[in-house]
Amino acid sequence: MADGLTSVEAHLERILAAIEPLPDFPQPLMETLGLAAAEDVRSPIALPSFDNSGMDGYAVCQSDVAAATEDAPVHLPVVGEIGAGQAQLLAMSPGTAVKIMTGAPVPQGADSVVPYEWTDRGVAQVRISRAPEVGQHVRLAGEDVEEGDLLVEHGTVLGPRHLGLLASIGRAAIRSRPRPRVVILSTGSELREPGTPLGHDSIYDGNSFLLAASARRAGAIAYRVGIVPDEPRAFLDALHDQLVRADIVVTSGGVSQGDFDVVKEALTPDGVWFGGVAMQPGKPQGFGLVGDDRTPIFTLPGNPVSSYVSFETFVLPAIRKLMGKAPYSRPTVRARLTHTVQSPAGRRQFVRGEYARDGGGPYVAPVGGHGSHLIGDLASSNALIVVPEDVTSVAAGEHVQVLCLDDEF
Ligand SMILES: Nc1nc2c(c(=O)[nH]1)N[C@H]1C(S)=C(S)[C@@H](COP(=O)(O)OP(=O)(O)OC[C@H]3O[C@@H](n4cnc5c(N)ncnc54)[C@H](O)[C@@H]3O)O[C@H]1N2
Ligand code: MOO
Repeated sequence: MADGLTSVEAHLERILAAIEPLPDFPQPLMETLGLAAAEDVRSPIALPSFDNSGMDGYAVCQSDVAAATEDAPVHLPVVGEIGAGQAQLLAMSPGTAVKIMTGAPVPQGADSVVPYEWTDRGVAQVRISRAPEVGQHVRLAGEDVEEGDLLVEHGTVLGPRHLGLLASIGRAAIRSRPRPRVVILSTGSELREPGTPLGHDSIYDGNSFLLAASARRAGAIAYRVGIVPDEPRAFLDALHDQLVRADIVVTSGGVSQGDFDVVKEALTPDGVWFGGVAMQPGKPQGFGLVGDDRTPIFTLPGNPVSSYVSFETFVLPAIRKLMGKAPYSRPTVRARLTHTVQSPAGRRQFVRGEYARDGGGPYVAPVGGHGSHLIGDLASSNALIVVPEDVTSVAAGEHVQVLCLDDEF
């Protein structure tokens, strides 16, 4: 690429080549919400698993009550009662009725259920003034799920409906990959913890919250470590203390050309790659493997918008690969651009935007300026407009690719 920059694709490929999905194991259902299934699940049972009543009423043999009307009701002796979960009565004779509750097994000999509303709710004898169709209000075994049906495919991202179904077929656990543990370190002697006083030359550490929240939103467990000063020894100590609980490490700051670029200084001897990627914001990047376990580390630039865009572009796909969630990168959607945007040649630009729909379909409006310190504008955005490397200007009214930042995928 121009200026010795690495392309976004090449940097992402380098990263993904170094990341392997975490090993899967059976996890309790409620732990797996938002995780990808790491097995095909076939149903060991049918659903419903037995013929059961869809109404509170009376199980009958339809031919006994076929003639029942308001003016010529049919009377039947009530020979028993079946509640849900109580199935002592397994069979009944023609010419009788059995009280039955919703969900209770329909006894042999009955083929339909008369709802209470069509009866006098009699106890010893019931007066039936309307006839059901044959089979009416009986929910047949297997009409929903048959034994052996493939219910959840490997790779499916598990949501509430999948978990409900898995529990309904008796599964207490499903194989999935654990949530990756992401350790986040902010570097910068100018940084202060929110809630503490600010000096005239200091700023609050917004990035570790931005990145930790992004990691958690991506499904990871985020450990936000405190601020690390611009001192290589202190940085390496903090990093090595954290490696024991990290599947990946993400740092912010200290990777450009400054005199105190601590991350670059500390990690270059370990073989971590540092260089420029052809994007804006987010040009200065670093990636490598550190410690005895060769833990992947992402060293993101310190400007807040640069950090965030770098996370979206490189860390999010890595987290998703660890979790076995495809696609790794957020898909783009097309939208009409409301105002012209300019972009530098040779760099993929990510412009903050507000994505919405009107009568003309989806549109996206650029938000604020290009400055990578503008976190206020970032928070007002819900999208990034992607301007390709070879495009320097996109006119209002043209269609662009957009990343919708709050969409699940
Ligand atoms: N001579 C050059 N200077 C810079 C270049 C360059 O190519 N040549 N690149 C610029 C670009 S682009 C970026 S992006 C930044 C990246 O700088 P660093 O990663 O080294 O980050 P810092 O210098 O530590 O900080 C940059 C900026 O961000 C603020 N910051 C840092 N950490 C946080 C945090 N946790 N929360 C909120 N804000 C943070 C920091 O105060 C600085 O204002 O370098 C350019 N310079
Ligand atoms: O790349 Mo920096 O991230 O443009 O501000």
